Amino acid sequence: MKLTIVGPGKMALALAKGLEKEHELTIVGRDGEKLLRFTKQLGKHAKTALLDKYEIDGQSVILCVKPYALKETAAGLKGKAETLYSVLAGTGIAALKKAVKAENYVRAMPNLAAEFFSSMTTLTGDGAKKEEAERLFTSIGQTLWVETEKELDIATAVAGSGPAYLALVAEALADGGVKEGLKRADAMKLVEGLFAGFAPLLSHSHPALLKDGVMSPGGTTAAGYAALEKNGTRAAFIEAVEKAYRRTLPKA
Ligand SMILES: NC(=O)C1=CN([C@@H]2O[C@H](COP(=O)(O)OP(=O)(O)OC[C@H]3O[C@@H](n4cnc5c(N)ncnc54)[C@H](OP(=O)(O)O)[C@@H]3O)[C@@H](O)[C@H]2O)C=CC1
Ligand SMILES: O=C(O)[C@@H]1CCC=N1
Repeated sequence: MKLTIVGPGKMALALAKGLEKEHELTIVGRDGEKLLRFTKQLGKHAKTALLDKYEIDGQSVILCVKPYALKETAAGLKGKAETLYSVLAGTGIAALKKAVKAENYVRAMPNLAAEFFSSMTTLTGDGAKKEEAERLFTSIGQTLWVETEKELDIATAVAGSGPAYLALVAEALADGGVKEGLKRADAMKLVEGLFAGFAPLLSHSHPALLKDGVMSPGGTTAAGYAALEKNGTRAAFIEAVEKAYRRTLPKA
């Protein structure tokens, strides 16, 4: 299938690497040198084109520019796409429709792990393109199709922004280790191993049961866990999701 990716940034590169084997890619951007640097990072040859009345008629287009650049980017596209895929955070289908003409619209919300083909990507939009969307975005990890844009916006707050929240947890745990006397490199190694081992645990058990399984009566985990609860860690994460979700909503 022929695919056009607009905006040669980080997310576009992850997608292009995931998609290049099975698709014929054209990368579209506003800077010719950046486009060349971008395609050099791909294994296979990809075409490039400047964002200047670029013809999208009948094409499948994945929009990967920053949300604030939607209007300016749309001005460089001409015609009516078959499907417009958009990874723009907090940018609803109504706004996409105003900017770019297409038969079908699908929003996708990947995350930074796309770089290692381990994204958790949420999808929503025209049901006719559900299977195609799942196929395309499975090339960078797992997908979840949801029925509403509201759910996708909440998913943005959980899994799109999530790597930043987990990075905070990782850094804080390492800082705790260093504070008590571990070498920084050793603390980082421990945290990295901890996160790697946690993924399979989580896919086999509920978090509450995992916690119960670790916590011995009067033990170290109970002492540490109580400190997290006392300091409002749970409430802080819930509020982080709320604030991030609210940021996706149109300004009143
Ligand atoms: N990074 C992440 O973790 C996630 C990002 N997203 C979404 O992905 C999208 C891209 O983010 P990301 O790849 O991280 O960002 P990058 O900054 O790496 O890439 C953004 C791209 O947009 C292009 N761009 C910016 N302004 C304009 C403009 N006015 N006209 C044309 N092109 C423009 C840039 O072009 P140029 O190189 O010429 O500046 C660049 O190629 C965003 O909409 C974001 O919401 C979604 C989920 C997670
Ligand atoms: O912070 C942002 O707006 C984007 C959306 C998800 C991850 N990064």
